[in-house]
Amino acid sequence: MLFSEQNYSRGEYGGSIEVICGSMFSGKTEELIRRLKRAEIARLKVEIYKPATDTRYDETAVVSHNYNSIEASPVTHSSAILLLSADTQVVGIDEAQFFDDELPEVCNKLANKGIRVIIAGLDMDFSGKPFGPVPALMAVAELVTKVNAVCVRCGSPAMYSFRRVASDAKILLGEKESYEPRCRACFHAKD
Ligand SMILES: Nc1ncnc2c1ncn2[C@@H]1O[C@H](COP(=O)(O)OP(=O)(O)O)[C@@H](O)[C@H]1O
Ligand SMILES: Cc1cn([C@H]2C[C@H](O)[C@@H](COP(=O)(O)O)O2)c(=O)[nH]c1=O
Ligand SMILES: [Zn+2]
Repeated sequence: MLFSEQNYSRGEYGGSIEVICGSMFSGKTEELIRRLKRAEIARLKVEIYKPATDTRYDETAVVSHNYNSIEASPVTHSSAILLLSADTQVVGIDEAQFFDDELPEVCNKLANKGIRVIIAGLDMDFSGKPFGPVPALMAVAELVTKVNAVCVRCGSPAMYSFRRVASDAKILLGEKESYEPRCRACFHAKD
């Protein structure tokens, strides 16, 4: 059987975990917002969380690169999501790569209680290595959607986030001044 977002949005399986992953500018946040707004239209109780450290666009909203947005609560640790989501039916989480390693267990607990959990995050860091708890979340998810950006060098589908500035720090917040999406060949070209 093919498991799709439609099946989960109808709650056919009780609680579930959906992961939306990919490079920067690939449309992860847009897709997260699309699914969450549809849940709100269906009059489900929706709560959205983001790491308190990610203050790029707004402290209390998830905002996509094309300025679509939805209100969100900033949290400093994944355990706060469990406490805050008591009577919630759908939980959205953005920038999952910045959360602690307890996030997969927190999401499992939420899904086991019957909650639909939808998570967006970078699967790889600037060096092409797995990023934070996202790969572990992909392992425990019912549905993983990997989205691609457009490679800025050649126009092919892009799955890497190429860092344009000199820094080896794993965490470096930024936008187009610091990162560009690239395909495999252009990512390894390094120029
Ligand atoms: N190189 C690119 N490839 C695809 N989309 C891009 C690119 N540069 C800018 N964008 C914009 O970014 C939007 C996606 O933003 P967003 O959902 O915030 O992405 P993500 O959360 O994956 O970083 C696209 O709809 C498009 O308007
Ligand atoms: C690749 C990479 C990215 N980051 C930062 C840069 C941005 O602030 C976010 C990603 O935002 P988006 O919604 O996916 O566009 O993550 C980082 O800190 N380290 C990295 O390696
Ligand atoms: Zn390319």
